[in-house]
Amino acid sequence: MTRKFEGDRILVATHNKGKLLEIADILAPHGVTVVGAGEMKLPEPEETEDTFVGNARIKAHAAAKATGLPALADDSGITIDALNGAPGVYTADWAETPDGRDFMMAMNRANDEIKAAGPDAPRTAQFRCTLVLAWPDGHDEVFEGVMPGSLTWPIRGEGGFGYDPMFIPEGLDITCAEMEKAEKNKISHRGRAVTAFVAGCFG
Ligand SMILES: O=P(O)(O)OP(=O)(O)OP(=O)(O)OC[C@H]1O[C@@H](n2cnc3c(O)ncnc32)[C@H](O)[C@@H]1O
Ligand SMILES: [Mg+2]
Repeated sequence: MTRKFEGDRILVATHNKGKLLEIADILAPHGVTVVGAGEMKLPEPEETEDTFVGNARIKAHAAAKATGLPALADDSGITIDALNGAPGVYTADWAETPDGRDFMMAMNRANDEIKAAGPDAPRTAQFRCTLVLAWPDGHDEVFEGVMPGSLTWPIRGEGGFGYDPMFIPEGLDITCAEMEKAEKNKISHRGRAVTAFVAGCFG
């Protein structure tokens, strides 16, 4: 196996525990463990770009620069067809409150806006994940994954994180919050992006 990394640990520049756990689970069979931005006491950079790849680059390069290590960042979100792709890069912002993130509020907003788009508005949506691997010398590599599906209401399930309780992957009849973790990772946007990263860096 060709390995681009020294050792078997990868710095993942995220403060989202749900993402970190999923990435750790997907990489574990490849003999790779992860260390998160929190454990490395890295600050959370402001995500000022209007694309997933732009924001993933900000997070990955900030971590690589701060540590001198290659860093992998994940920028992800949900694009809703009836809302012309919103919330997209603003998916986390829809959950923001003065007391932290409230995903019940964010999911309610998504459901309300689809309803307001009209009785025939489609409920189709996509989860999207862009991974950027940034190197301390300033170059980077990009890996992407998409999971198509639809948004159901009321929400169902206790697992996962974020918008998982309202998202039903295409071809299934359960939400991502009702799936086993391994089952979600096999088909998810993040699972697909991490698999592309593994093929590019550990294949
Ligand atoms: O920026 P970092 O520190 O990585 O963590 P974050 O949670 O802020 O992550 P993003 O900026 O990429 O925002 C992504 C949003 O999309 C949501 N999201 C991404 N992947 C998801 C998934 O697999 N299931 C449910 N929600 C997801 C997530 O909850 C966030 O609200
Ligand atoms: Mg973020």
